[in-house]
Amino acid sequence: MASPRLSLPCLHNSSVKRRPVRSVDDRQALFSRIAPVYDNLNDLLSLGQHRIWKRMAVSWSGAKKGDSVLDLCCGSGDLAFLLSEKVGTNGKVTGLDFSKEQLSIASSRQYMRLKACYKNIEWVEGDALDLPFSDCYFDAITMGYGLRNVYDKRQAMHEIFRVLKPGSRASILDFNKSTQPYTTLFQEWMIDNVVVPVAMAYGLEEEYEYLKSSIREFLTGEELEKLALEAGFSNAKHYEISGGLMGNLVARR
Ligand SMILES: C/C(=C\Cc1cc(O)c2ccccc2c1O)CCC[C@H](C)CCC[C@H](C)CCCC(C)C
Ligand SMILES: C[S@@+](CC[C@H](N)C(=O)[O-])C[C@H]1O[C@@H](n2cnc3c(N)ncnc32)[C@H](O)[C@@H]1O
Repeated sequence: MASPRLSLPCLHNSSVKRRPVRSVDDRQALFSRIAPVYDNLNDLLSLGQHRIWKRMAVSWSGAKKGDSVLDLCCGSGDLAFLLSEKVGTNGKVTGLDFSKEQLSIASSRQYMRLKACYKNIEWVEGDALDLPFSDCYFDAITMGYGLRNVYDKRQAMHEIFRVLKPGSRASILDFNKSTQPYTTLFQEWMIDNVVVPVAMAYGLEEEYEYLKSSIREFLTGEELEKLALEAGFSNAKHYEISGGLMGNLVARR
């Protein structure tokens, strides 16, 4: 399906510098603005590879038939749909996000798809930093490209730990903040010279420029493992994928 060409007014004026995407409201607004083209641009810009990375994240979560699982920062629902197929009609998937627009896309995709299991998905508007769920509630949790975007990563990790059942796993997929200079160089070159120019066609260059700064401000794999252990997880392992461009943290409570 061709991505909708947005007729956004060109707000980008070189003399007008937008403030960086810093506040929670800024981030919420950013993901709501990109919601209409988010899925199509991910497919285009990763040459469809992101679907493989998401399948790996769901597999690492250990979700199985009949489980009750959470997709945190679910966005348009890619991982929630994969979890739905894993847990089946007797299982339950909760997709949580703070962007109404992203959840609206997820909900419409749910009704456009005919798989019976997708009826097991519930979409919840909420904050990853203050989850509306009881302690030890979920059998598995996924978080795809969310941790890098939350304002307080330590608080998010604590909430993930709190609502996960003992012995269960959290699988957290995101860009990798590489310690290899050439990997960082390639990652940033791709963002500057491919990702942002393509996003410019939709008037979203500033939104996609945010990717670079958000990766620079993210945690390395080793730091993510430490964050998980400090939150109380019994073990944590960060796997680099796609040549170190992406990474997936697997933490067991
Ligand atoms: C699914 C992907 C990114 C999701 C995503 C996460 C964010 O935090 C964003 C913030 C602001 C705007 C958009 C996003 C966003 O889309 C990963 C794939 C899509 C990427 C946009 C493309 C990244 C390209 C790689 C740096 C190089 C890929 C090389 C090769 C084709 C595998
Ligand atoms: C890059 S998207 C990832 C969407 C989806 N998980 C995927 O893999 O495509 C990041 C999502 O995190 C959401 N988000 C960011 N901070 C959040 C928070 N504090 N609470 C809930 N959702 C949040 C955004 O609204 C956005 O939908």
